[in-house]
Amino acid sequence: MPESDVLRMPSTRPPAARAVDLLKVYGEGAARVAALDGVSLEFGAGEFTAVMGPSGSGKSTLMHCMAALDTPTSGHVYLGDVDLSGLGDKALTRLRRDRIGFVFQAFNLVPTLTARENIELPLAVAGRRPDRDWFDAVVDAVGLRERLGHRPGELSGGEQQRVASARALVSRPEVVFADEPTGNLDSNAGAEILAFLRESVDEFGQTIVMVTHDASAAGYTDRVVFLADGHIVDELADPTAQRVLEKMARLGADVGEPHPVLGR
Ligand SMILES: Nc1ncnc2c1ncn2[C@@H]1O[C@H](COP(=O)(O)OP(=O)(O)OP(=O)(O)O)[C@@H](O)[C@H]1O
Repeated sequence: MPESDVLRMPSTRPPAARAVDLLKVYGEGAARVAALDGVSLEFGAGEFTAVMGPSGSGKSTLMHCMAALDTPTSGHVYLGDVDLSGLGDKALTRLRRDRIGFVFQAFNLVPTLTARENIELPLAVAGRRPDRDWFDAVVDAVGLRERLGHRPGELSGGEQQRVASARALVSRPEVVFADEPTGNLDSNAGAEILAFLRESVDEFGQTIVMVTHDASAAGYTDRVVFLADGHIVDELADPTAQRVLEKMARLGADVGEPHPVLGR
């Protein structure tokens, strides 16, 4: 699909984030790798988007550039109307803290803090008071009410990821970026996290971008964007796990690999 079609495709609402002609180059000479090679795309507000592609296709690099954790070699990233390339370090730190939520594969919780304190941490760092109603809504949505006094070591992997997901949402960020959030979980715990992310999109209008290797995880989203070799090579609206698997097989046949998205 030509890139102009990719740019036109998403929802009628203005995008929550977008990339324009992103290039990210690592190394020089023979070691030069273009991890992103002219990527343009939009993430619609209130949409749940999956980013898939083989190992090394540029998914994490895209996510990190979009989330202001890394800077592209050239091109522009916009969060709402704000061009990140125009911001200095302090403004970027503030933007990450106030406008973006993160969920990582390794839950990244503070071991000495309780679940409640972990969830409230981004607000505490920002000097903001939690909105009690919103805090309660998020905690109830992840089903953590009875676990708020526990420390991460006293929680299962699935519960820890639910704490991390609640932490990402509690500051009402414009976009939540989730990097393989179910990668360390068994399928039941993974399904709970995905159901929560889905619910936060449907109930709260949250915008979520999720990197995943898992077709069933992608089946929870509104749209899947496929990367290969630093390019967007395809996308799928209203995906089901089955349609994602079929698309993966077709893309794999095109590039002569059996499992382009699973990749490993
Ligand atoms: N810091 C770095 N220095 C040099 N090359 C890098 C660096 N980070 C990533 N790359 C290269 O950029 C390309 C894209 O990497 P990236 O991590 O974005 O891929 P990915 O799709 O997220 O892979 P995976 O599914 O394995 O996590 C790869 O070829 C990788 O080796």
